[in-house]
Amino acid sequence: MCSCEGSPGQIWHKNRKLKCLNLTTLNKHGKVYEDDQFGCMVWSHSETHLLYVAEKKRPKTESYFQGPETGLLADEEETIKTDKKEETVLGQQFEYYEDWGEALVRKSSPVLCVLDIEGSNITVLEGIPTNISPGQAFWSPNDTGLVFVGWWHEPFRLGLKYCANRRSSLFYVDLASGKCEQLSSNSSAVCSPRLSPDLCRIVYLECGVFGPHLQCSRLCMFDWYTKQTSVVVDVVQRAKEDGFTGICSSMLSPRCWSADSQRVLISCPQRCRKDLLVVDTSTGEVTSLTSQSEEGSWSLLNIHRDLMVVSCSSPNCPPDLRVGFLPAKGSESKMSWVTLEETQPQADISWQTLNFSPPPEEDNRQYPGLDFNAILLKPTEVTTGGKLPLIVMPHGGPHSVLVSEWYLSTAVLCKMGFSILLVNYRGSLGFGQDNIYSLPGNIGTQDVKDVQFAVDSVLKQGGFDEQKIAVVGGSHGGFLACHLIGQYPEFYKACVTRNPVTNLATMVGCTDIPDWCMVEAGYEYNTDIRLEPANLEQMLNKSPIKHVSKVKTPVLLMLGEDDKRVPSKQGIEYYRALKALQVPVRLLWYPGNNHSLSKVDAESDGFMNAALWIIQHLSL
Ligand SMILES: CC(=O)N[C@@H](C)C(=O)N[C@@H](C)C(=O)N[C@@H](C)C(=O)O
Repeated sequence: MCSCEGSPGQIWHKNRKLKCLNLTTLNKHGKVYEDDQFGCMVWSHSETHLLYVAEKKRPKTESYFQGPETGLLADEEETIKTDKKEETVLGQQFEYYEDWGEALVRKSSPVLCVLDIEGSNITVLEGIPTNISPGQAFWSPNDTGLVFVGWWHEPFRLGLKYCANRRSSLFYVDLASGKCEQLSSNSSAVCSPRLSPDLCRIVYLECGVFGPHLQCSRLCMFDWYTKQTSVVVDVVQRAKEDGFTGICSSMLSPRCWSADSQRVLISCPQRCRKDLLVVDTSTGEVTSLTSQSEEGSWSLLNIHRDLMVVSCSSPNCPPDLRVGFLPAKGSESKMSWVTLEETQPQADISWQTLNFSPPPEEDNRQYPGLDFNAILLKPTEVTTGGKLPLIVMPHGGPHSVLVSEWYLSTAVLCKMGFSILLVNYRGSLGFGQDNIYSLPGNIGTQDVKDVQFAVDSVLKQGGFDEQKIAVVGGSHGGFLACHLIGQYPEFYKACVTRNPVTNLATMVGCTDIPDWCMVEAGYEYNTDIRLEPANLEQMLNKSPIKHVSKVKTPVLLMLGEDDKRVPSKQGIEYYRALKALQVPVRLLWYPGNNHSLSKVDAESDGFMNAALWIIQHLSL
């Protein structure tokens, strides 16, 4: 079954098309959701019904000054007549419908929809609390109802993309009675519920509400028959003796259970690797299938009857596809893979992981003894005695992580002769919860100093041209790039930044994540908070704009016109400041692009201009 905006949904049986339905013209709901935040498309166990998520139908509206009906246009006469004249509401054409922000624009009120294949009719589920937005739904055992994640959207919606800390819970709605029951905590954030093959248990990820937007999660399990919930794997504050640093994946693979419904597979960042972990749901024991492998990053694509399909890669080797059977419990070390699609490591790129402990004076008093790391890529062919130019790349988030996987842009830059330093400063995912908690309130200092400490440490290795160093970053990575050129003027000879956070005090009022500005500046957030001048002053003081007067480094800015996360005015504010200071600055403006700048035009043009900007200003 497939259905895209406006195009018909088709139902096939093997190689025969059974039905073609245009879900939208049936006029029961708005656009079908195809995202991985709310979206789903799931057959009932009986394979007679299809569950999906769509935008709630909005009332037909007319202006108070609507003239008499001027007759329908020819094509409107074809409109399917509803069984009663559709209610028309006057004066609501300009009603504001808040949405779920970046990458979820115009998605406001999702509804659960069930298509009866035989009858070709659609039921929009009633009975779901009106203050909840449902998504990630699936059929309960025996198809008696639907299980879903519900996000509270009162008093207002905030950005949901990359924000696993939004208050949400697991719910069950019974199809016969329409009764809706809450299955998990009332005061946490949940996602990725996954039903076991024996239809007895549901695992899901759970973490705290507000606070860091991505963090260490608990793996919880709900027993369908006893209605009991257990914590299978709890939050890990500091790395355990075996190195396990906790589960900090923002979602579980669509299929993640072993055939015997005893174990769950999770692809999870562990420091700067992404490993395939097997969790025994009866003991909570966590075993890695891949930690001894050369490849730095593994992703579970699917598992069925213990046959796993995975993708794995390294910074110098593009992704390849592999299959393998999950070994019996206790024999995970005997894991063997068959490669379906061989890819070749790039012989002209070498990579290594570097671990750093901050100097004593930079230790975090509240969370002492934390370390961090970086991934260094270097061209293998260097002219004798030649010194390499270096591009420093801190990640965004700030609570995300750069794992040892294939990144096309960094591989190409390396092939062009650049060494690349990908920095996972304190506050990154995959190092335990304390590492994450160490950063909020310390942005603009701890993270900036960690990046500079990593750069200084690498330069001490020798072989790098200290006069040819550039910094590149997006979003919070752009925040760090702008801080670095302000706090270490003259050190970086070029800066490239994509949708950078430049001033938290002016961002907080126009971003879809105002809570992020508060939390990362060191404050608690709640929805009825009123900002005081002191709050704004602290946000300003932690922002790169505070240091702009010291900047000498030429800056290339790339901004997405439709960015709801870090509005483009942030980049323009920094651009104007540099223009006034007569610092060389160039701004690339990408219409139709949002925070990710990932459309082909922005990504391709952005890469070329970034590379040329660096070549020009490193005088290569
Ligand atoms: C962890 C994380 O991504 N936090 C989100 C609230 C977020 O969108 N942060 C942005 C400021 C950011 O830096 N995003 C990164 C992931 C990016 O590159 O877009």
